[in-house]
Amino acid sequence: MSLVVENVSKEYPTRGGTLSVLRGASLTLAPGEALAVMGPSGSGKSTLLHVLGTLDRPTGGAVTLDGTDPFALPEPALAAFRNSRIGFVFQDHHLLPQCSVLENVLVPTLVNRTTRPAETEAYARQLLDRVGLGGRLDHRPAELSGGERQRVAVARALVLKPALLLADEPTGNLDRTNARSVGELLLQLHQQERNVLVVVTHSADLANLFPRRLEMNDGTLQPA
Ligand SMILES: Nc1ncnc2c1ncn2[C@@H]1O[C@H](COP(=O)(O)OP(=O)(O)OP(=O)(O)O)[C@@H](O)[C@H]1O
Repeated sequence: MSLVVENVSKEYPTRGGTLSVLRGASLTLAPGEALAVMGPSGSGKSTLLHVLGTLDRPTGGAVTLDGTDPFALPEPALAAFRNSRIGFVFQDHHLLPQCSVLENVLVPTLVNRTTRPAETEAYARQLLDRVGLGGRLDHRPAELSGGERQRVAVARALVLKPALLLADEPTGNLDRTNARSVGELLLQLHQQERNVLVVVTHSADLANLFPRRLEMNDGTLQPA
């Protein structure tokens, strides 16, 4: 997927007026690129990621994913586009505690009904192998370590083979060793799957693993 963000602004209404979070952010990503966006807390990193993920509409400017404006789609088509083309990893893994590791990875397929459930399940098992959890398919999230839970969340984000993978502080809850290994895993899977990967983080350790880095600065994106 190619991704073009042109002069995007995002304002939130506040009691006293408006809060301008994005103020003309621009960015171009070619298919197969990986990017880390850095910046301090409150600088608008998550807001940017929500706009890229079509979860939040920009107030101004344009977002183009594979040549089309997703926000021009009617809501059901936008939701279908998001579910089939975009994967998300958040700081908190958001795994379902009552479901097994394998069932958690298959959750996105409940919404986006696959025509080949057996193949999808085989792919989910393969992904869990690749994240090092092939032997833990029947375990519940509570039986896993923090790093292992985040690996499950990464496999879940990839199960529908998204063209765009977005990760918001994916290592924020992990110790340094686990953070590095989850960061390396994201990049390794990105290279194997040839998706576009955008990570937002305030961790220089994570950002430094990436070939391209930008900094959120006063609502715009600058070279880091
Ligand atoms: N829905 C909302 N309504 C009002 N203000 C919001 C909303 N979402 C975010 N903000 C504000 O926008 C600013 C940017 O928030 P955002 O979460 O994008 O920053 P961030 O760089 O991701 O921060 P952190 O690293 O702490 O997660 C903050 O001041 C936040 O309070």
